[in-house]
Formats: sequence, structure tokens, C-alpha cells
Amino acid sequence: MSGYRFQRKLIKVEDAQQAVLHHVRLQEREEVLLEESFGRRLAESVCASHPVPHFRRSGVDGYAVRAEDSYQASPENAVTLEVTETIPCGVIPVSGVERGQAARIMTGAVVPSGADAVIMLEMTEASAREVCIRKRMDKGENITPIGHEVQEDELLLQLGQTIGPGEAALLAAFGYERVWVFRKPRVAIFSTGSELLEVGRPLEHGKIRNSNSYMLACQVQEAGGVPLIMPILPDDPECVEAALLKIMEQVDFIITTGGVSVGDKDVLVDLFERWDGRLLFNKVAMRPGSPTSVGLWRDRLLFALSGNPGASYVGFELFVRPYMRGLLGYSAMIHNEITGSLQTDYSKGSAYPRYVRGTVSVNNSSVFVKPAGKDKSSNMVSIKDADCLICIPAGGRGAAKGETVRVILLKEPDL
Ligand SMILES: Nc1nc2c(c(=O)[nH]1)N[C@H]1C(S)=C(S)[C@@H](COP(=O)(O)OP(=O)(O)OC[C@H]3O[C@@H](n4cnc5c(N)ncnc54)[C@H](O)[C@@H]3O)O[C@H]1N2
Ligand code: MOO
Ligand SMILES: [Mg+2]
Repeated sequence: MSGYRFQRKLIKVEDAQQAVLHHVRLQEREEVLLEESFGRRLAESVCASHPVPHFRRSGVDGYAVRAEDSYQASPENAVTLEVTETIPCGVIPVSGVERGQAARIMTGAVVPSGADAVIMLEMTEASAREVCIRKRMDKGENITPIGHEVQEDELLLQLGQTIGPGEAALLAAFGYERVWVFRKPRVAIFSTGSELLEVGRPLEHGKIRNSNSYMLACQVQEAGGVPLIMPILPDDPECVEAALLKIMEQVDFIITTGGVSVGDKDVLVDLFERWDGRLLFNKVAMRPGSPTSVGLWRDRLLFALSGNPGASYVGFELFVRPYMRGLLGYSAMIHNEITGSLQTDYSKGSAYPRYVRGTVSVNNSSVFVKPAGKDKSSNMVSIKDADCLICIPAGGRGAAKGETVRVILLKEPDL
């Protein structure tokens, strides 16, 4: 056995992240139908080509009037106005409103020239061609002025923004039948390990089903990519090398899990010894996942995550998700971080900072965090319950209840 497995240069999580992000390049763009763009990342910024509203809009069903005509109106003193026309939505008024006149108007319709207030229907008494009003109106009342919500040329959507309901509404309102979005990164996911069974296989003694590939595929999809779940790879470096090389041209990057530690069968380590790629790092000061390794091979990144499910999950969040955000045009690639108060003692010390799967709650404007469940690197049940990673600093004592800790939000809105 070569001594390589033990020659590792430890680097900090932040430095490892920067080493990965150094290789971010924007995905190319593609144009898709608006209805197919939901959840995609915008590859163009969108400015308002017209103000909203682009005409003076009535906010209520009622009568468009000249406010000055109502100045004498009161509950005791009705003012009678001549009704000139009825203006439904989408129709251009035939005439303006002169002194002593009113036009019946619907919510969302164009306010005719001359009118500067709309009185609600319920506050009027109408007869054949006349309307009585008993309320003094202010200028502008119930009229939305041009550009009230959006000014022409205003920046509405930024490059990299995820298209959700609000973005879709804006794009539709501004006539974007088709939208430029970033092509989804295609990501090949390989689990390595001769102990792994395909999901449909019956359990065998000493073997386990491959869960990491499905967990990671879900993470890739959540992050806006297309996961390709590849067949399980045996602990054979030649097989691993051949399989990765075969798919490499067809994907944007590759994720593997397992085989990065110092065991006899840790095949990714063997691959790193024999390949013609460049290793960015192979030891990170973190728990779980200290043997997480990332390399650059034929212009593609290879994220070699640790096989333990907890380490694999955290490795994706700390390194792969920020990289994917970069590919898809986000400017803030690293997760949002807040601080919170630890609700329980976390007495497990560690030589490296720990990223504990946790849950966040807010009480009286204060943020509280606690571990989501069993937190060993090999545990997978707590992954589903985690909405944050609690950062426990390195040291022999862990952290005490009430201590303020850094918190990485996992379920944040896409920014
Ligand atoms: N002597 C040492 N042993 C270990 C060290 C060390 O420094 N010295 N590091 C430990 C740490 S920390 C971790 S993390 C693991 C890393 O292991 P590997 O990345 O090499 O992963 P494997 O050995 O292949 O598997 C570990 C564990 O995870 C299970 N596994 C693997 N793939 C999957 C999958 N697709 N789905 C579900 N579970 C999976 C596998 O069966 C093992 O139980 O090494 C420690 N050892
Ligand atoms: O780095 Mo490992 O995931 O702590 O067991
Ligand atoms: Mg191993």
C-alpha cells in the first residue's frame, strides 16, 4: 500500500469552499416557454418596458367624478351629476368627464379624462341618467395613478433569480412568452462500495442498500440540476476510472460517494493516485466528512464525498450546493448564516468544527437551535428533520446550552 493515503493537507472549510468556487463558470442559456420556466434560474435581468399601471385605473366599482363637484356634498346635501357613459374594464372611455358629469366605471377600468376621483357604488343613489352623491371626495381617491406600482425602466428581476409565482406573474405581465434561463447542470452521481445493493434488491447480511445516490439526486434537483443516478461502482479503481471517464463528457460535473478515507478499499483515493487530474483538497477540517475530496479532471469537477450518509449530505451542502448556485448565476453562493442560542448541551468535542444537523425555531424574536436527532456521520434518519447545520467550534468540550453558535440555514428561500 502506498503512503499516499496518509499524506493529506488539512484545509479549513472556508478555504475549501473558495477552492471550489474558483472553478465556477456560468451555465449557458436556453430559452424556454414561460410555463416551463417555473423553478428555473433567470439568465437575463428584466426591466419594466412600461409603467404599471400604464393608465389611470379605477380601484373600485362606482362613478368617476370631478372631486370639486363633490365639495358641497354631505349626508344632508346630495349633489346630482349627469351620467355620460358606462366604462367596463378594457374599454377606452368615449368622452371625458366635464363639470357636473360622472361616468359609471368598473374596478380596473380606464378613468376618463377630467375625472380625478371615483366614488364607490354603495355610496351613491342612481336614477336613469343621473347619480346622487352625498360624500365629499378627495382628488385622486380610488384612482391608481400611472406608474404607481412600477416605473418604466425599473429593474424587476435579477439574473440568477429563481422563477417562482411572483416572478412568473411579472414575466407574464411584461409579455415574456419565452424566458432565457440557465441550462440545468447535469450531474452524474456514483455511489462506490461493493457492500451496496441497488434499492430493489433484498437485504443481504453485511450489505446495505444504496441510499446516498437518492439523497444526493434529491439535493441536486432541489439546487436546480438534473441528477443522473449511475450504477453502483465496485471497489475497483479501474472500473471507477472507466465509468467516470465514460460519462464525463456528457455531464457538467460528477459526484461520488464513498471510498475517500484510508481503508484498503477506498477506491477514490486509488483513483486520485493514478489519474491525470488535479486534486484541490483531500482533507477538510470538519466533521462529518473530513476526508471529503474535490478534484479537477478534464475541466470537470469531481466531488468525492464521504460515504457515510451524514457526511455525504453535509459535503453536498457545504461544497456542491454553493458551486451549483454559482453555475446558475447566484451572486451569494454560500448559504445564509445566522446565529442562534443552543437549546441543549452539545458535549461531544472534536478536533475540527462540527456541522450538526439541527432545527431552528424563533421565540420572542430570538433564534434557538437544537440537534435534529442522532448525529453520527453514519446516521441518516436525522437528515430529513434538519433545517439547519449548527456549527460547533473545534475543541474538547463542544458547546454548552445557551451558547451562541453559527447556524447555516438549509431551507432558506432561494436568493
Ligand atoms: N482509520 C480510519 N478510518 C476512518 C477514518 C480515518 O480517518 N481513519 N475516517 C472516518 C471518517 S471521518 C469517515 S467520514 C469515513 C469515510 O469513509 P469513506 O468516504 O471512505 O466511505 P466508505 O468507506 O466507502 O463508507 C463509509 C460508510 O458509509 C456507507 N456508505 C457508503 N456508500 C453508501 C451509500 N451509497 N449509501 C449508504 N451508505 C453508504 C458504507 O457502507 C460505510 O458504512 O471513514 C471513517 N474511517
Ligand atoms: O468525517 Mo467522518 O464523517 O466524521 O465520520
Ligand atoms: Mg472508507
